[in-house]
Amino acid sequence: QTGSANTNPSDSADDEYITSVSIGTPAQVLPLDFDTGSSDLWVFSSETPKSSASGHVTYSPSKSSTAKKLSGSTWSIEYGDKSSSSGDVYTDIVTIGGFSVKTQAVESATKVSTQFVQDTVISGLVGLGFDVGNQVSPRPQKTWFSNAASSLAEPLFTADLRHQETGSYNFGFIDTSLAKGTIGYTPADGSEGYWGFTATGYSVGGAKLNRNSITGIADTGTTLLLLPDNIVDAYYNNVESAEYDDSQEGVVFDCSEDLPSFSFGVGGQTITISGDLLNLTPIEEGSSTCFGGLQSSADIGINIFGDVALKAALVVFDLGNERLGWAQK
Ligand SMILES: O=C(CCCl)NNC1=[NH+]CCN1
Repeated sequence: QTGSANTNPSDSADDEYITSVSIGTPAQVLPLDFDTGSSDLWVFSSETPKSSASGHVTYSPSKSSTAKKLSGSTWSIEYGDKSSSSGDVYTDIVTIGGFSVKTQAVESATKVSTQFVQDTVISGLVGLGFDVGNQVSPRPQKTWFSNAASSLAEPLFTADLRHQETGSYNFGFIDTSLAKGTIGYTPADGSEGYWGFTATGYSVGGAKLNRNSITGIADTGTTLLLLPDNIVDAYYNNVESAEYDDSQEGVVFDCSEDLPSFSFGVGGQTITISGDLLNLTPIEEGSSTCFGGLQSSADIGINIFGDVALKAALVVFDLGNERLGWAQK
């Protein structure tokens, strides 16, 4: 068996990617953010304060004949960007891309931070990280993918995120036609719950890759490419108008500048992120100052290959072989 779901950028900055997920009987369809950087499936629900849920599609377990309360279970999560949510837990049927998991833990939010309240285009997250990262207490729950894996043709999924166009999450198979290059594989470290890996080197513009390795995570739930300051500086030294903007909390530059590409080595392949993909968006509607897709990871303490990097590749999250595959797109 397999599953295949389309995913769409939420806005003109590709801030996040929205995928439709069907929960319960009859189906309640919610727009969710698939997040390989976390391991909880949580939703805005009938239990979310009305003031917080305003503008969001919500899940009502009381309207689902297959919903069951997971009594005594609660959850609470904080993300790398300091957003957070918490609540209680149901189990229900969750269908993604035509593949159904019958008894999936659906974490219902009784509290959500302002970032989520304001982000009305999504109704929650589908964690696609390793089960060890699940935040349900007293008994941690499995992710949708973990529950599905044993029934899928292959215990893997792929992410094909695209700039301003429809991409896909495929479960149980690899559509190699989505990639231009060969898929290079490298070991994945799931011990922290993330899809951790090590890039073997990097380069700015078309230069030859150096041998400075970068250890980080492949994270569909983070917008940016977050790397160490020395790499960020080496990149923006090639961008004449680049400067750090305190109010934006990041490097900005003239939108008219042609940005150099950024490449990294992984699994014997070279992934090149075009300069265009590294110009994320004007800092404000109509501004001629643009915000960089590459920013510092210093404040977060972990390097994150977020959507800006993932957009350049077809990425294979191979649980069965505990490895990550990367192919140029
Ligand atoms: O939390 C992280 C980073 C882990 Cl180091 N990624 N996932 C996510 N989901 C919502 C915001 N960010």
